Amino acid sequence: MHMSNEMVIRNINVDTASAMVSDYGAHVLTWAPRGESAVVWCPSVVHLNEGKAIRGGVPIIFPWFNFGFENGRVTSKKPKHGFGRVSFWEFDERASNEGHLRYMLSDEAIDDTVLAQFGFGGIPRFHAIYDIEIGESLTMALTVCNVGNVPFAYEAALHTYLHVGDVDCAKVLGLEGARYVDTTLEDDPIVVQGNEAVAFSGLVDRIYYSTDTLRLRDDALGRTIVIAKQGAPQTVVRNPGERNGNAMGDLSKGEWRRFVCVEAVANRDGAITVDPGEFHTLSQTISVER
Ligand SMILES: O=P(O)(O)OC[C@H]1O[C@H](O)[C@H](O)[C@@H](O)[C@@H]1O
Repeated sequence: MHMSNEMVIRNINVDTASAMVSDYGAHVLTWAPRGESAVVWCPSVVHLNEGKAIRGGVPIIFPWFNFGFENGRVTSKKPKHGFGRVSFWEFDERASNEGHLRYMLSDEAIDDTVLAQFGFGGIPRFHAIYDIEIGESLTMALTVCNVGNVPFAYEAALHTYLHVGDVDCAKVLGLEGARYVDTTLEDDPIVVQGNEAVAFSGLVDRIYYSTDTLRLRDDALGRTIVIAKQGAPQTVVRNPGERNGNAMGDLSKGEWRRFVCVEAVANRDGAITVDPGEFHTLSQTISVER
């Protein structure tokens, strides 16, 4: 087992794909199947600072989403999006090979004051395993085991930044008729998607109740990214739009146009409860269709 507080970046090259993965956050930075430009997007400059989230790639959101949600309302847990993306995960050398990386994180690495923010009283004891399968498709799977003796609930997401040529020419198919929470509107109303694809003209930040496989059609790059998932009752679709995008730290001007986030999510009323001795896996698989 390799434990370290160093900023280690793993450069992966297999016959069918290339990728870069950071041990800090167990964070996939990029992934490209052979012959394609990057599908998992990261900015032109990647900032690595302990205690800060890495922008782009696939941040692991765990064990709460944004500032958390309890009893029907948003809470104020810290750090934002949980400690998963700002922790050094252990790289499991023995369980990994050329195209398969395994990382682990357990409650022992986290302060009890931080841990006390999730669970139903008492400190949750957990063991998280993150598997990354790099090839013609990319699969990321977050398994959380309850190794304590009280149940706990958690929120999680694989906050995937997908590369598009230009967000104006991108749309997400497969959510027609789905209900969603529009977090950009006052009081987060529930809205129903019409029969049209999701397009991006300004800030979009929505939690869709959908377990379906989605397609991100990109007319600028002439390709379709297929996003499938398991163990995640919701999908967040997001682009910050021009004003918020240009104000985002760690992004250069105009870079907000180059990605759409399609996230496999379990949050709010979709949070996961794990009983002692049980586990849950949330996973996402990405591939390209021409
Ligand atoms: O800027 P971050 O802390 O990475 O959060 C980025 C975003 O994550 C998710 O997509 C949420 O739905 C957004 O509300 C949030 O702004």
